Amino acid sequence: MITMKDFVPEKEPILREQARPVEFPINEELKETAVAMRQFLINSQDPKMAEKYNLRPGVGVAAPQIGIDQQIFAVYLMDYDEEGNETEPLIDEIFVNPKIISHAVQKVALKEGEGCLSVPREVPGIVPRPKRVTVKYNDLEGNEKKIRLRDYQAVVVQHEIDHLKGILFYDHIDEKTPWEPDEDTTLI
Ligand SMILES: O=CN(O)C[C@@H](CC1CCCC1)C(=O)N1NCCC[C@H]1C(=O)Nc1ccccn1
Ligand code: NI
Repeated sequence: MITMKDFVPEKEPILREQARPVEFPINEELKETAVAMRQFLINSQDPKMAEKYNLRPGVGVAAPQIGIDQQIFAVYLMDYDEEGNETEPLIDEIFVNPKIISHAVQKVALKEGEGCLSVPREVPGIVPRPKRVTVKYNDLEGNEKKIRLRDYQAVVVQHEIDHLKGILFYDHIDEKTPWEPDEDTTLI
């Protein structure tokens, strides 16, 4: 099972490299790793499992974060009802060779900024990202998929796609005005 020790240190070169395209048919080992990445997210969002295995809760994980230079990431994002109970997954997907094929000019940014399981510290500032994206990718079986996302879901997937391009969230923070949104950015 994947735990925090499997995450490479922030300064590890792989986190700053372009990940390699996944070849199909995917080899069994990489497929198993992808499934384990999704399971890590599920475990990390389960208070008992997170406590037991000292997991930082995460909604996404990209292969380079665990030292694998392949274009693959998992997102597991649940929806919750007013009592805070999980209802259904908003995104429960393993993205292979993802590509943003179109995006809005308008931007959004999480008003509290972003974090990263590969960055064991707070980095203050907002991370402006296109408000809507259309992403083309393959699923683990090799099927071509296309998904349109907006707002928080778009932020999560863009954060993960950045990892495949060696980009970390704080690369997007304007250190002179870290909390100042531009006129085309809405805080969410
Ligand atoms: O590349 C992937 N990562 O680095 C894991 C990141 C991905 C998100 C950061 C901003 C957009 C995507 C992650 O999930 N986090 N960042 C660090 C600590 C918090 C945690 C988080 O936001 N957790 C969460 C949120 C809602 C519900 C449950 N858990
Ligand atoms: Ni991250």
